[in-house]
Amino acid sequence: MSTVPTEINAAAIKNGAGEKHTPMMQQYLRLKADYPTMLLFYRMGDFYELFHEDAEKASRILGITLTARGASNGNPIKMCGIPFHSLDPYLAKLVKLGESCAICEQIGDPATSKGPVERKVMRVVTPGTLTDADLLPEKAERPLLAVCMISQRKIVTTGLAWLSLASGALKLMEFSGDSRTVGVRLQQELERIAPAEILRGDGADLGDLFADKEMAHTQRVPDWHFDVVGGHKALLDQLAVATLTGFGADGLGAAFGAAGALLRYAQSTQGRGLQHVRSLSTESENEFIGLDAATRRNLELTETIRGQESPTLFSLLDHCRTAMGSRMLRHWLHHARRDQVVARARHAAIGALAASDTSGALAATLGQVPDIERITTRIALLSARPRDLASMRDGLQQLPALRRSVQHCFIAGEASLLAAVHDALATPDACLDLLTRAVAPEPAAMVRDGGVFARGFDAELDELRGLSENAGQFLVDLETRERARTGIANLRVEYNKVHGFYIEVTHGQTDKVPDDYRRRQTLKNAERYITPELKVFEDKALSAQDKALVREKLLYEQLLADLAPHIASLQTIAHGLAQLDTLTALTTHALQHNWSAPQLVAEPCLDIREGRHPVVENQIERFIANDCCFSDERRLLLITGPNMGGKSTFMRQVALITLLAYIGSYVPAASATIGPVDRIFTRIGATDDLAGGRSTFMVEMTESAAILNGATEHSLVLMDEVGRGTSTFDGLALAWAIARHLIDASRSFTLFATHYFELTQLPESHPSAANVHLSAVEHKDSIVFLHAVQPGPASQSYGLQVAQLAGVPQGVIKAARKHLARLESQALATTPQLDLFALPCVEPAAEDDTAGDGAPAGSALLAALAAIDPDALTPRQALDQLYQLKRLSA
Ligand SMILES: Nc1ncnc2c1ncn2[C@@H]1O[C@H](COP(=O)(O)OP(=O)(O)OP(=O)(O)O)[C@@H](O)[C@H]1O
Repeated sequence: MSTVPTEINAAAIKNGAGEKHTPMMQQYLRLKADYPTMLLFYRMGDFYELFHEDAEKASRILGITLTARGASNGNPIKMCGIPFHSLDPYLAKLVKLGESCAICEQIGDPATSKGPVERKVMRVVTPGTLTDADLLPEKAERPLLAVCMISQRKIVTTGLAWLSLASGALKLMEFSGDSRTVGVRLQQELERIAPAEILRGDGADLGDLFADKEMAHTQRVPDWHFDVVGGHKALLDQLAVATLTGFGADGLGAAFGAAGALLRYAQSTQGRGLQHVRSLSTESENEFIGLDAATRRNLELTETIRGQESPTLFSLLDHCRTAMGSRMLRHWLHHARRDQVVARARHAAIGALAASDTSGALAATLGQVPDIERITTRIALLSARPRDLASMRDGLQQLPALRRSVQHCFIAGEASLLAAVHDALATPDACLDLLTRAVAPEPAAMVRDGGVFARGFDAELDELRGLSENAGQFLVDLETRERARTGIANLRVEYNKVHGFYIEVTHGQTDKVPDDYRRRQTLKNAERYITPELKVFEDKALSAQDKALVREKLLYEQLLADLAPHIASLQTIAHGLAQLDTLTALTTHALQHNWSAPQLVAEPCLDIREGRHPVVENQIERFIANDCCFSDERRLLLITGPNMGGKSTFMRQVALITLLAYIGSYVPAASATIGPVDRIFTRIGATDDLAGGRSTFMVEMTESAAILNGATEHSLVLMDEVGRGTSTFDGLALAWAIARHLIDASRSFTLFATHYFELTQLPESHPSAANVHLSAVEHKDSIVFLHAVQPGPASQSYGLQVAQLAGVPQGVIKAARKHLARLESQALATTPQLDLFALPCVEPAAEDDTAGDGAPAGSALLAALAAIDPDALTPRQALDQLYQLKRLSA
C-alpha cells in the first residue's frame, strides 16, 4: 500500500545511525517512519500498543494508563495499549478531535516467524476519509477537501476538490481574483462545504485562513501532489474516461491539481482504489444562493446559535426515515440553487405527493430501507460486513412497493422529478438475486464467525457444514452402540475444546473397557478414552469446521467482487431513495403545518402573505402571521417596535421562507411570490468574538462591510439594530448611512430593524423605503405585544415597560422613568443634532446628499412639543415638561 509520505521521518534516520533498538522496536520505527504525523496503533497479540510520543498523546487524550516497557537504545519505552476488540470507540474519539491514526496488523504467522512477526499498516483513519459505520455521523457528510492555489500576475486561481468518501461524491470548483477577494471567497466556500479535513501543499501560502481553530483539521502534503497535469490524468484514470468534457470540467486547472492530491491521499488511506468514485460534478461560482457563515448561523439552519442540534430548521423538517434522506435534506438547506427550475420541480413533486395522499405509506416503507449509499461504499472498499449485505438485500426488496407508490403519485399529478425517482428505483434483479441466494437470513456479524452464507449457495460449504453439524447424531449413535458393546450403562461420549472427543467411563467400570480403547486422560472419578473410530470422526469433524470457515472467507471475497459491477446502479438507487425520502419528509411537514407552494417568478419581488416563522410557530401556541411585501419600487423596510415585539422573528421568517422556497420546499405562509435571489445576508444580534480578538462592534462592522460590499439588487439583506454597539450618535449616523447605501447603491431587498426612531424619516427622502412597526399596546403600567406588522413607524419603544416585565425592581424602573424624562427634555433643549433625524412633525428632509444628509431643521419648541407623550407622563413630569417648554420659548 502506498503511504502518506508527508515528511521524511527523523526516527528513521536516527534508527539507521547505529542505534541499538530491539528487533521489534526496529520494526516499529520503520513502520512509524511512514506515518510521522499519525498515531500508530501497533498490534501485539490481543492488544494495539502505542509507543513513545504517540503513547503520551493517546494516554492524555483517551485517559488510558501510560506505562513503560523494557528499554530500547538504553531508554525506557513509554507505551499504552487498548484491547483489539475495543478499537473503534477509541478511534471515534481521536478522529473527532482531528487526530489521524494508522492501524498496523500482524500479517505473518507467529508460529513460523523468526524475529518479530511480520506487520503492515492495513488501515489509515483520518477525519476526512472515514467510511466505517461506527465512526461516521449518520446524518452528515464528512468530506475531505484539497485546496490548490496558482498565482499569475497578481491573479490567484483557487481550485477546490472535495470528496465524500462515504458516498463517493467527488466535486470540483475553481475561482480567481486578487488575493483578498479569493481569500474571502475561499472562506465562504469552506463554510458551505464544511470539510472534516483539508489538504494543502507544504509550501502553499494560505494566509491566516486556517488560523481559525474551528476550521477543519488540515493536513500538509508535498506540493508536487498538486501537479495540474498529473491531477488531470488521475481524474481520467479514476473515472475511466478519455475526456472530462461530459462532467463540465473542461478548462479547469488548479482544480485538477487539487483533485490529484485528493485522490492520492484518499487512496492511500484506504489502501486500495476507490471503485465507487465514478462520477464528478463541477460546481460553478454562482450556482447557489450565497450564505456567509454569519447567515448560516443566524438563520439556525442546522445548528442553533448556541451550537445545539435543535431546534433548527433541519431538526424541524427532518422527518426523513433514512439516513440518506437526512443527509440530503441537510445538503439542500445549505445549497439552495439560484436556478428556479430545480426548486419548481421539487415543489411540483411535493404537490403530487400531497395530492396522492401516499406520504404516510411511503414513509413507513422507507423506514425499512437501510443506508444503501454507505453500504455500497463499503462493498466497493471491501469492508462491508455480512449484516450490511443482509440489510441491503432486505432494503432492495422494498423497491417495488416504493416504486408503485411513486408511480401512483406522478400519474395523479405532473411531476417529472418523481418520474426520475421512479426510474432510479428499478430493482437491480441480478444483484438482489445474488444477495438472496448467497447471504443467510440472519448472518453472523463477522465472516470469521462463520454462518454467513445461505444453505444451498455453495455445495462444498454445505457438505463441510453437514459434517460438523451431523456430529451430534453420530455421537448419540456411537454412545448407544458402545454401551451395548461394553455393557457399561453410564458410558458417555463427549467433547470439549481442549481434549476433543472422548468416551468417559467411571473408575468402577474400567475393567469392562475393550482392547481398542486408548486412554486419553485420567480424572478423579473417571477415565477418558478414544477409539480408532472416534479418532477418524474427530479428525473429519474438526477439520470440516476449519475448512468451512476458510471456505466462507473465500466465498465472501468472491461475493464482494461479484457485487462490484452493481455499484453504479446501487448508487443510483441510493440517490433516488434519498430524494424520495427528503421530498416525503417535506410533504409530511407541509401537510401537518398547512404550508403552501411558493411561486418563483422572474421579476424582482418578494410578496409573502400571512408568513410565519417555521421554527417559532411550532414552539408557541398562537403565532401571529405577517405579510412582507417588496417590489422594484419598495426595497427597504424600516422596522421599529418595542423590544420583544417580534422584529427579529419577522426578519428571520422572511429569510427562511425565501430560502425554503429556493430549496424546493413548501413555505409557512398563505402565499409567497418570490423573484430571483442571489445572496442572503444577515447582520443580527450582537456577539463578540473574543477568541478572534474582535469586539462586539468590530464584529458588527465587519459583517456590515461584507454586506455593503457584496449585496446586489437580487440580494435579501437583514439588518438588525445596526450601530447599537457604539455611542448613540456614531451608531445613529452609521445606521443612517448604511441604510442609504443599501437603498441607493445596493438596491437590495432590505429589512432594517432599528431602535433609532430618527431613521423612520428615511422614507420621506427615499421613496423606495417604507416604515412598518410591530405593534404593542399599553395596559396599565405594562405592555401587551400584538406581534402584528403594521404600516408606519412605532410611536415609542416601551423599553422601560419591557424592563419591568423582565423583573427589574420597581424602584429602578421609577428612577429610569424620571431620568428618561429629564434626558429627553435636555436633549431637546441642548442637542440640536437630535432633531436632525427626529420628530415626525418637522419639515420633510431636502433630498440633498451632502448637506447634513438632508436632515430637517425645525423649531426646537415644536420638536419638544411633538416629543411629549402626555399619556406616559406623571403629573409631576408634566409640570417639568411645561417648564422646559417655557424655557425653550424664552
Ligand atoms: N409573530 C409572532 N407571533 C407570536 N409570537 C411572536 C411573534 N413574533 C415574535 N413572537 C414572540 O416574541 C418573542 C420576541 O420576539 P423577537 O426576539 O423577534 O423580538 P424583537 O422585537 O426582535 O426584540 P428585541 O428588539 O429585544 O431584539 C419571540 O421569542 C416569540 O416568542
